[in-house]
Amino acid sequence: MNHQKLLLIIIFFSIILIFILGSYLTSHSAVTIFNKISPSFQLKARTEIWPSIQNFSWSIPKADDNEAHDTKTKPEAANNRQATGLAGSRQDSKYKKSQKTEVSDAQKFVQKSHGAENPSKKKDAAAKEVIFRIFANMDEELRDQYLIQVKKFESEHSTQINQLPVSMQRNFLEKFLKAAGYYQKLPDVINIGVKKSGTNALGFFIAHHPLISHSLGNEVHFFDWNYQKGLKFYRSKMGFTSKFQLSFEKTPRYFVTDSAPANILKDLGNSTKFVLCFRDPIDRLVSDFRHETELRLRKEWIKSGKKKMNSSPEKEGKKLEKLLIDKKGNINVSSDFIRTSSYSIHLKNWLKYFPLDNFIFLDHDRLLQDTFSVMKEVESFLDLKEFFRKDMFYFDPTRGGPCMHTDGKPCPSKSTPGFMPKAKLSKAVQAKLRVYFRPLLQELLNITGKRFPWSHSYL
Ligand SMILES: Nc1ncnc2c1ncn2[C@@H]1O[C@H](COP(=O)(O)OS(=O)(=O)O)[C@@H](OP(=O)(O)O)[C@H]1O
Repeated sequence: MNHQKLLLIIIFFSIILIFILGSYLTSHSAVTIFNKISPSFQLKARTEIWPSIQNFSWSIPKADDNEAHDTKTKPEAANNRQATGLAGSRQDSKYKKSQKTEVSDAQKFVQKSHGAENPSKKKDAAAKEVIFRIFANMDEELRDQYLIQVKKFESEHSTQINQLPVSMQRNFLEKFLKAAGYYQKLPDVINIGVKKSGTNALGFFIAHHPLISHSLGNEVHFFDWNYQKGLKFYRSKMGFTSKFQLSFEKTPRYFVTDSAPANILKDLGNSTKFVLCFRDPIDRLVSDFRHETELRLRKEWIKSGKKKMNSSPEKEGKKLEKLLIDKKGNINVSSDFIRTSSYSIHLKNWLKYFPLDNFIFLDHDRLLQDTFSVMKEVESFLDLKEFFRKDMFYFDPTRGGPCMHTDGKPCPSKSTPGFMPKAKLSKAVQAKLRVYFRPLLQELLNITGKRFPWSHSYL
């Protein structure tokens, strides 16, 4: 073989080698390197690079491929644009995620702007609400990318996305998210309670972390009320989550639902983590009683068309005492108010299925007074990259709770409107309750090793 031939063979094999190496580097190795960099950078990089997004395409399906809602009028279409957040002012978020749009507001918004008298309108309103929630959950960069795709689609098809049926708009958004690597994931973390212990505020703050993906609704209620609907239903309620994020939901009623831990273990596995917030058990039940009273009154007012309210802390106190104490003067242990505050009883049930390490035990009073430290604890419990800073939080005296400095909605929604006075319990009943809760709180202390700021008045 002469020198020239040998050189040609070497060049040929070198080209093949470079080609193989090149394609390996741009696929496998790139992913490996990508996975080694910090999660928040990954998150940013994904939203900036998104190779798959470049190829995203969505063609308008035939009318009968979708639920038929083809009779859309122009004003409705304009409302859709608002519902998707595409109209005019896009909320810019200082802290990345624009989770500030709360579900209750989303519901109000949707009901107000669309009405929901007939079933097809109701269905549309529901689809719009889902779009609205998904949109509210999206990161700033993700939204920007989405809007680019919307523009591209609109110019390619000479149409406006908001003039398509709502189900198609939802389909477009979901397909985009999937192409970007976001999918609806069953939860990794659940805030399981306790009711009236600051769970709303906690969920609101946790959701601001860029590596947390909050469920689409405020409370999903799968393992208590909707279990028979199956995991497909549950998944459909979860937020769109990238592989770098943890999927999160909160439903305080899970804590007191006896079947919940066994079903969670079966369906989500033993690595599920639980956020649990406790509160002084008497304060908690007083708050719970007001919450339930207000819910009942609202229903009665809607039914009767009359708004009656004549009460005082003492009157409410008497009503609550009747529920807490039975005719013989003993604690009514079957009352839900007592039951929910009997923390150790429920926790023991959960610990039959999950180890203690899967739980973080937080405190309502500390959440209110030192929100930052509590959020740092949560961050480290979930192994999240550091995000929360002290200057992000402030106490709002008019709300009586912590809020966050954001350009969007800064405060968690009030879980109770608070139009009724809080019940004032007599000293005698309070003393009885303290005696009842003492051994239960001692048990809680023994299990968790945690002494809460209010424990000293019981132990
Ligand atoms: N920022 C902010 N705004 C309003 N409320 C706040 C906030 N932070 C904590 N809290 C406390 O949360 C209590 C309600 O608890 P939950 O959110 O767990 O209630 S619920 O179970 O979801 O209905 C609520 O209890 P009550 O005010 O006694 O009703 C508050 O003490």
